[in-house]
Amino acid sequence: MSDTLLNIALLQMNIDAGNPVANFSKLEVMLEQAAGGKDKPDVIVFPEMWNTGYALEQINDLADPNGVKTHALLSEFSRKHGIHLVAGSIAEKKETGIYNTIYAFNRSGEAHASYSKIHLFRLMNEEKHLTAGEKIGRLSIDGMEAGMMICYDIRFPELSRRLALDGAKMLFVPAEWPNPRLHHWRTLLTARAIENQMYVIACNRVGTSGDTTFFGHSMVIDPWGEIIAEAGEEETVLRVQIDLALVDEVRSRIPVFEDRRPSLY
Ligand SMILES: NC(=O)CCC(=O)C(=O)O
Repeated sequence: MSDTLLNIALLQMNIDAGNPVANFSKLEVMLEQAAGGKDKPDVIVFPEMWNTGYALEQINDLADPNGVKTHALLSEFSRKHGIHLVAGSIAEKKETGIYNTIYAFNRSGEAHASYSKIHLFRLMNEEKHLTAGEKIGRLSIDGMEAGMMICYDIRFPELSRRLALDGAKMLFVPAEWPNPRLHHWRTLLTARAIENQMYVIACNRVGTSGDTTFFGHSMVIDPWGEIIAEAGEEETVLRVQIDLALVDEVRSRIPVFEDRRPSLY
């Protein structure tokens, strides 16, 4: 297999808000399902806050202290199967607050990168219960540079542009993005892919939480802006192969990064 190809699996899962025990069990089942089959993934991606959902009123009791439980499961899984994990995000309790954090595990089981959501989403009261991260999220997957953003972050084009300027060729986006904003979800993700000429790999949840329904539609968009894989509204493992060589090809066809005039704007 060419060294620019990556098989990606996205776990579009239903999340039981406020029930980490059920969510850990569900995740384990879906991980085994994703790792099996003939197209073994190089990278598995999960949705946002998959351990607790948006049970924010109880988040102080539910968040994983220092991510210890999450690390125990995912470090062992990634090492055993030799698969990278962009482990969605979890609610994580630290001394300084509760964060919405992605941990990325490499094929040896090391948590080699992390990112805590920097834009908290007021419409879902995140800012009342969570602490915002202060750093942007970069990682490297088998020598290929990538960026991490979480859900609401896709409304801030400066962030993905910064990651692209720093070398990212793919962007991972765990999310809990609800109805009625499917149009925003698809348009913003596609825009981030086209303007930065990068792959966008976005994993949303399905199911309901109180009055809120989550539509799924996890998707992978290529650097030309084509949606090359898209899930429906059911729980599923979405699989796709991407070729990072396409990023360089698109960037040389329309040399946006050479033509930009940052001194003027
Ligand atoms: N979990 C989130 O950040 C949701 C963001 C969202 O729904 C939006 O419209 O933005």
